[in-house]
Amino acid sequence: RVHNYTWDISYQYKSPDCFEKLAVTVNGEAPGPTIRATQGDTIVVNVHNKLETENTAIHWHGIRQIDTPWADGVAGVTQCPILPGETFAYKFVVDRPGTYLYHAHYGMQRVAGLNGMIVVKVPDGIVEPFSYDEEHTVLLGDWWHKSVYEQATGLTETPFVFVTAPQSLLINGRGTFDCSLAPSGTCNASSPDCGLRPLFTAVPGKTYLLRIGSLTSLSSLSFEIEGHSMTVVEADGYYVRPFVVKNLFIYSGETYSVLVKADQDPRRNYWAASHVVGRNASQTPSGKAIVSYAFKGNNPWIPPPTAPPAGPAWNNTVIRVQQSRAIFAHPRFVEPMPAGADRTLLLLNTQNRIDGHIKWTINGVSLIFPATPYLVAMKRGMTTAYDQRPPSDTYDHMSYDISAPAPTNGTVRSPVYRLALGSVVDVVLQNSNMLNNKSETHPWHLHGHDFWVLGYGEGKFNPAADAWRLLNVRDPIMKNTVPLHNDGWTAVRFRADNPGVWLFHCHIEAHVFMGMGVVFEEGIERVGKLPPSIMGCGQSKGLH
Ligand SMILES: O=C1O[C@H]([C@@H](O)CO)C(O)=C1O
Repeated sequence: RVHNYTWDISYQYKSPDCFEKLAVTVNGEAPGPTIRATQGDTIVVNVHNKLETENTAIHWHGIRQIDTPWADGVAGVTQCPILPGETFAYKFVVDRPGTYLYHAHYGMQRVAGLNGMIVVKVPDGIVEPFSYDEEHTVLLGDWWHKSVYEQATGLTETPFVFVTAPQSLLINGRGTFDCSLAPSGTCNASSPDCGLRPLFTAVPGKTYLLRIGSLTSLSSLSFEIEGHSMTVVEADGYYVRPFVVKNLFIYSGETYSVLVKADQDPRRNYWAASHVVGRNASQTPSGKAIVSYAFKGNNPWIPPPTAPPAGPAWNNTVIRVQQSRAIFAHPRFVEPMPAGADRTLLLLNTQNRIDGHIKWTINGVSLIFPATPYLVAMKRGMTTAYDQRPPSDTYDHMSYDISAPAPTNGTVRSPVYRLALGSVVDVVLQNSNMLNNKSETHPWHLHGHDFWVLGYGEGKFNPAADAWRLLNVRDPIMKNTVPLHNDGWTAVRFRADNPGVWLFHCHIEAHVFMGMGVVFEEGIERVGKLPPSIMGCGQSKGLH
């Protein structure tokens, strides 16, 4: 089946947390509509850029884009930006069931609101390893009152101004900001866009599947439903060995499906809440919604009689790492993993000061997207369109002190890791202290592939020592986004089997904007004829 969508992308005044500001919308909505399809279906989205003064590009997060690498939607990597007034057609197959996301991938535009969910069902007759009565989507976000322009300018100007804590957390696009804190005339507590609303209606005794996704721009979150436990059954489109949590820790770019049973006192409602974790949570009020019980005499819109849950301590890393380590493949759905790797990349994440600017570097390189998209440049052999010097596979891992900020030796470049088609690649992401001597969580997202999550460790990864033996090679979960926890490392393995050029990056919008990503290429010669619609910028002007 082919699903056709026509999307007008435009700025509109919105008040998602009662404070009015411009948001990038899809057909007037932020978040945009949920794309619903069945495994194997084709999605066609005709995107009209009606932003008037701003380019756009849309990434289909978690969709591998097999045979359609030009539809990945990353401006500077897989296409030229879509100019105002232009229309671009994305066409791709959703080849795996599961919960996925979409969002802007141009500059820091995601901060302004262009995001939504993709739900891919299993075909009829295929039985999932769990059952439920009804399903609902829960899209989590964070929201600032400053515009994306002010945020981006702060990151590039001197002195550097970080985006700092969001003003609110959104659940399905709605938040609750205290209007008395906003300048008069900017905040309307009775705006229909904002405020508390039922997340879903629970019929006593029924089981609900919540497809939860996070597209925060900065925040790591804890999500919970007061009084109810959640059984995690899916992560990034893969079935997990079910495990029960009170709080689900979820990082930007991840999705989880959880089962919730309506087994509590039905004469009242309960809180659904999200909380910032990993960064100081005190400046950001919790995201809140109502889980309403359908019961005679119970008003579904009445806030619960209890105080909203406080959430876990934001600085408790141990419980977050524990939850990451509790995620395994479902025993009947273990994806066989190659026993070893052909190549190992040890990628050191550091904050550097380069030419007076604060940047993120990976093995000393801060990524800047070239004017000509890598995909076009590499397919057409344009050797001056990107940096031909490959970045390093490793760093001085024996002597490097991860608790000290990096020396100032980074460079801003546009290079690429060229991977042999079909080869198996291990990547160990190593965290280190920022210039302010603190380390923080980075969710890393890989385009075009899913990876096996081999494990998480504390401190410095030592490839010479036991670290490899401690990794899970028996039943690792596959994912497309994984947290690199503060003061630690994360190891993943993937097969470079998807011809194209693919971004691998921190999913914090400010961080990728500051250079925190790398580019992988494999099998460029096997990529089919590029659609002319992705060209027209940089050295691809006039090409077809
Ligand atoms: O990239 C970042 O910059 C700031 C800080 O390190 C410098 O102000 C911060 O908290 C980040 O995550």
